[in-house]
Parts: sequence; C-alpha cells; structure tokens
Amino acid sequence: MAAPQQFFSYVDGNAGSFIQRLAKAVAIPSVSGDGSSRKHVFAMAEFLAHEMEALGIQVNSVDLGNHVLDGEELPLPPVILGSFGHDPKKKIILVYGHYDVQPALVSDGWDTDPFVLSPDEKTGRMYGRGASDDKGPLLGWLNVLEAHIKSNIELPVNLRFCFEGMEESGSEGLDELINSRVGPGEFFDGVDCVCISDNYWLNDRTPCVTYGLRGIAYYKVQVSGPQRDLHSGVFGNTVHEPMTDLIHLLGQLVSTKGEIKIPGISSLVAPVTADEMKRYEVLDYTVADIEHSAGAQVAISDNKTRVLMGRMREPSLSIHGIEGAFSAPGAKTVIPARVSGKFSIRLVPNMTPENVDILVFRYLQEEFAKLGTKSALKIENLHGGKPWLADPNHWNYRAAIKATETVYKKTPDLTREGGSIPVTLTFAEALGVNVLLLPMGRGDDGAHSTNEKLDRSNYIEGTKLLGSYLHEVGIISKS
Ligand SMILES: C[C@H](N)C(=O)N[C@@H](Cc1c[nH]cn1)C(=O)O
Ligand SMILES: [Zn+2]
Ligand SMILES: [Zn+2]
Repeated sequence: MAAPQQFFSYVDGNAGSFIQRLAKAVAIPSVSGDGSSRKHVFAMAEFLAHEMEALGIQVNSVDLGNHVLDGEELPLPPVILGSFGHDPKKKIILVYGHYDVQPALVSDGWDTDPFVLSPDEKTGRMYGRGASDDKGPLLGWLNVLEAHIKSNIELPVNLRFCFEGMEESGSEGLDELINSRVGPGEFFDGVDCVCISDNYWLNDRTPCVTYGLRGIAYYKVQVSGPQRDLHSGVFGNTVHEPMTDLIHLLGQLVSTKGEIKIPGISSLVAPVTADEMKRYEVLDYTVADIEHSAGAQVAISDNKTRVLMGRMREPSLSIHGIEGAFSAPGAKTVIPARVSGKFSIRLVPNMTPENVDILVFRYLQEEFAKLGTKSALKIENLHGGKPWLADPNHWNYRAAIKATETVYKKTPDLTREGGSIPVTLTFAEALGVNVLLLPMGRGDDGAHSTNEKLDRSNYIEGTKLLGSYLHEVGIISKS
C-alpha cells in the first residue's frame, strides 16, 4: 500500500514545526573542518540525539576517539546510531545523513547570517548553511517518524539511523566503526538496504534518484623557504619566493578547460559504453541548467552530454585555496615564508585514492624539480574516498521511483552525482546490500557555496518522498 493520506496531511499540517526544527539545527554552526567550531559539532550531536530520543528511537552516540586537525589534537564528533522497530516480519532500512556542515562566513558574500534560517516568503527559499547539505534531508527522516507516531500510522519497516559529524572532513573513523559492527547481533546486522538523502536534483524542476558518486583524493602541497615572512622591497628578486613556486606548480595541474595535466590519470578512467551514452541523452537537462545553478554563463562546453559526463563520469581537479597567503583587504607588501596549496581530484571508476596518489606525488616532485628553486616541498594527502556505482534496477530503486511518482507526479531522472559521500561504498561492501541516493534538494541549492538554501516545497514534499519510499520498500516482500 502506498503511504496513507493521513501521513501526507500530517506533513502538510505541521510544515511550520518541521521548519522550526530545521531552524534550530541551522542555528548550530557545526563546521567539522575548523577546530574552533568543534564544540558546536558536539552540540549538534546532542540536539539530534535529544530529538531522536523524544521520538522513541533507541540512541547510541558512539565515541570515535581523537584525531589531529591542522596540528591540533581534537575529539572526533560521535556517530549517532539509532534503532526504531524490531519486527522480524519487516525489512530493516538503514538511513544515513551527516550533521556537520561546510564553513560559512558573512564576509564570504552571504546576504543573510548563514547560521540563521532565513525564509524568503515570496520565493519559498529558506537560506542557511546546511539547509540542503545535509540538515534538511537528515531531519526529513525524523519528520517522517514523527508524522507516523502522531497520526498512529504503523511504520512499514524497521529503521536504523547512522548520522555522522565528519562527512565534510573525510569521515574519519566511520569506516572502522561500521566494519566493527556488521557481525551477528551487531547494530548493522540484518540491514536489507540503505537510503541516503545527501545530494541534489540536476535542475530545479525534476526529481532524481542517484546510483553513482565520484570519489575524492584531497591534497595539501606546502612550499616553504625563508625562516619568516619578508619585506618584498628588501628581499624581492634576491630570494626564491614560495608563493611564486607554488603558483607555478599549481598551474601545472589542470588546463583552463578542465583537462587534468597529470600523466596517467586519463588511462585509469573506465571506457564509456553505448548504454551509458543513452542514459545521458534522456536526462532532463540543458547547459542553461548548470549556468543557472552557477549563477553565470560559465559552462565549459555548449554540449549537454559533455557537461553531464564532466560531472558524472569523468574526473575533475579543482584548486581550492592557498593557506598562508596574504588575503586580507589592503596592499601588504609581504613575501609569505610558507604557503600551502589545497586541491582535490574527484575520482571515477576505476580510479582509487591509492593509484591516484602515486601519480600525483611523482608528478608534483618532477614539476617542482624543474623550477630550479631552493624552496622546500611537502605533499600530503588529507583524505580520500573511492567512487561508487550501484545497480539501479534493484527493488530499492524501483521503490524510490514509485515514491517519487506518487509525490511529484513525475518520473525521476536517473543520475550519477559529481560529489562524494565516502561511506556509501563502505555500506555497499561491508553490508553487501544495495545503496540508494534519494535527494531532497535542487541543483541550484548552492551547497558548499554562499547563500545555500532549501526550498520550502522541497523540504515538505521531500519529507513526503522519504515517507512514501519507506512504504514502497515496506510492501516488497521480505526474502
Ligand atoms: C555530496 C555530499 N553532500 C557532499 O557535499 N560531500 C562532500 C564530501 C567531502 C569530501 N571531502 C570534503 N567533503 C563533497 O563532495 O565535497
Ligand atoms: Zn557537503
Ligand atoms: Zn552532504
């Protein structure tokens, strides 16, 4: 049976309180990538555990120990494991989400305070860091449970929750935790399938279900020289300058057309098949969609398929920033003594962080040697994760497609996502079950960007979608 009407009515009737729940979550600046925010990541974990317990979920916040971030030893945020339902006649569905967010400062260019959920009544957009990635989708699962409990509707499945607080910073400790709890009687034992809501539609009109993710290999390249920062008038043209060396090195990584210059990378990429080409052609997508999401006419190609393939099935290399460089307003005449370039490569089948590391380290060392500088080079891999592909013909996908048709009256696009969620492959391999990505947000949500938003309708209809999906998987008989 599809999700009952009372479920939809409860969600519509309680949209205001669901938005309040999201506002409370957005107000906690749970940025995992900067040490000074760590206490807020813990506060977010407590908030979530409290919300879950209030719904009758059995919660276990698992301590993952410590790690080192930028030279500082810090406690890792807990993984929140939750159980609701132990009926042997029902399937066990594992849902995953992350409660940490990317950094956000008003000075980055936000029009509102990033940690205050700011709805625009005219457009229905709700602005705030994490609204779409991933606090809105994560809370969507709790909204679903609340709607069932308060409307006295039996949940058609047993639910297991796995919420982490380090996804935006390499998911440290999570794989080990999962692998240690897959045995008989352990938390992940008996899971029938996994659903993750943590990516985005291709555009702002057509929902999608997603069967692939790119992996990632993230690097820090440090160039150092003088013992301290120097006066450029006194030392310019007399010493090797680390910033100049680093800029030359970073300039050798990728062309302005997006082609990766590191030898050997392209031969790791799996060849395209004819079937795969057909999948791009049928997607509801135009080059204007990516330009709308980017907010400017900046697409690398005018060809829809080329753009889609660039996001879904080819690697990319992006340069993210330079630590230690002068970046404040004004015109300081400094020669920075030590600078670190940060870049990452998105990985596709058959690339792995390990086989890419070998190529990257060798290439950077060779190119650095060509500079003939007396500066020193240090290369680090900060984190990595493999790409993932699932079978979209599985019943888990059929349930998601049916639920989307019920809620949105549209057949969803079948997509691969350009971003990375490293735990997806861990779940697939460690539990041996199908994993599905069922996004809530739109392609123009601005995840990781300034003015991130989630449309009110995506939050509310998205909550209905997650609930409908549970009803669809619930009616598929348990084998
Ligand atoms: C797709 C997901 N919502 C996401 O944003 N993932 C991040 C994961 C990550 C990896 N390193 C840092 N963050 C992403 O794809 O960037
Ligand atoms: Zn993210
Ligand atoms: Zn995310």
